[in-house]
Amino acid sequence: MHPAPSPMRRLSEAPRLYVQEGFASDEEVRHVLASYGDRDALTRRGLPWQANETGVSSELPVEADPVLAAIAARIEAVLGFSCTLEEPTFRFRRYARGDAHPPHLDEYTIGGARLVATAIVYLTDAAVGGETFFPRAEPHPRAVAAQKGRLALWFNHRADGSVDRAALHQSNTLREGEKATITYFVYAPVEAARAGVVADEAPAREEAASRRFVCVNDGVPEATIRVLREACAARGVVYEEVQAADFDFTAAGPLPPGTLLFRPAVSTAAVRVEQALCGPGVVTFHREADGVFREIGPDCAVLERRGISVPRWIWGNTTNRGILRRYVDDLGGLPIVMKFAGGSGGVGVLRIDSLAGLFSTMDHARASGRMPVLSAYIPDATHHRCIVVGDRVVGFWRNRTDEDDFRTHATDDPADYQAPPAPEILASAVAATAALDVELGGVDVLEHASGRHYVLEVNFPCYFARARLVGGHDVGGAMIDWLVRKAERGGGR
Ligand SMILES: O=C(O)CCC(=O)C(=O)O
Ligand SMILES: [Fe+2]
Repeated sequence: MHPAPSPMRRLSEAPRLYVQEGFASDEEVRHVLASYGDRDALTRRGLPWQANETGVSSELPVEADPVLAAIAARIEAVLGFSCTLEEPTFRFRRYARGDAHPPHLDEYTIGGARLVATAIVYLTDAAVGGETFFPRAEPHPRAVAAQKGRLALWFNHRADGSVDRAALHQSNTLREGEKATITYFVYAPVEAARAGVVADEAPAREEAASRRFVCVNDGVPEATIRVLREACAARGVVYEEVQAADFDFTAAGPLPPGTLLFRPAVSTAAVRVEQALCGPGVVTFHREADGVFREIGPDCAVLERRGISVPRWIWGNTTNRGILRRYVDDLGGLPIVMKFAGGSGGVGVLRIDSLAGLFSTMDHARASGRMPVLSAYIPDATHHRCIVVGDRVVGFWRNRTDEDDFRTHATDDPADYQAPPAPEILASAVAATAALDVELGGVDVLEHASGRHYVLEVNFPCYFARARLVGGHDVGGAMIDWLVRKAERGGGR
């Protein structure tokens, strides 16, 4: 017997897209995989197959196999019409890691019959990637993950017979796990598109009504994603992820107004995707509506102009030794710090202890076309990292130094996450974030033994997960709450 599958759910208004869990039983899936699941099995059955970047595929005649015939009959029963081809087939497909299927419409005609509906039955679980993705779905893009036994079913035509452009779809790149499918292409006279599928409409409406948080990912640490997902789940916010490497710029426009958008990834690809997704009313951590297009800085210059305490600094623009000597005097003497833009985790921050070191390093910087910032070295300082969301510091920790290095790093010792920095440091961190026109910042502050403090930089985006995972500070919750409140105020503009 076939166990009762879960209700059919409608996922989008356009295309008419439905999903049902447990549509194929474990036994059916086992049978299909054993009979046709790879090249060897297909070859044994005398079935021709092809292999390319969309995986290994083969046409499986439906009538020859009672299991396939039963699955096809159930799909036709859901649709209320049958495939009118003389010899209907399932298309088997197995994607290898790295395989994808580019965006397309299933728009075909055979004889007089149109490809009215497509039904995919997933035979395996894809752990990461491999979703069937509908970038033009309305009211918002939808992704169906490959999960064993699941059915995805959609109409390629509208009820009036016209081709539904919202049915554009692709397979996202399979990154981890397995993706094997059988797809039933249901050809019929175009009038069949009038058919209605009986589905539980409620979940799609509820989801459409709830707030969406779209996260642009490109190799972001798993911990960051976990913290964001957890915060969304706790607030009933729908978490969605866009992989920059799978993004198709022909298919996507800005997100609908009121959508929350955040890009924890720092790659250029992720920046461009965020720009494409941002539009009127989309809510981000930028104070300005077009903030995603701006790059300002360097931090020391902007912060200094706003009256925020920064270490004394000057541009490393020259190899002229006379000028460089004056720079060193101006910075209070050796050692000094040389900082190149773009690094993270302390990479690109150099301590210069001698004029010989300065001259030789500057010759190299100039020849490489780089212009570092030179700044005063603050000895015996405590390095604080403050995570600012909006007008508050919501997470903090103290960095430590290792022997034989001057740079600092975070630790996994909860003690470093307990005592908040002094109130004036918290105030500087908030002011520094605001000065850079963002509402999220990982602010580095040095506190000298004298009590004076200096803001080094504001990282945006920044790594914040450890404040949650080691320190227990609910940084993710503060981030989502901030964006939701901003959306409610109509703050995305
Ligand atoms: O494998 C998928 O998710 C989509 C496949 C597809 O669109 C097709 O075979 O036409
Ligand atoms: Fe397709």
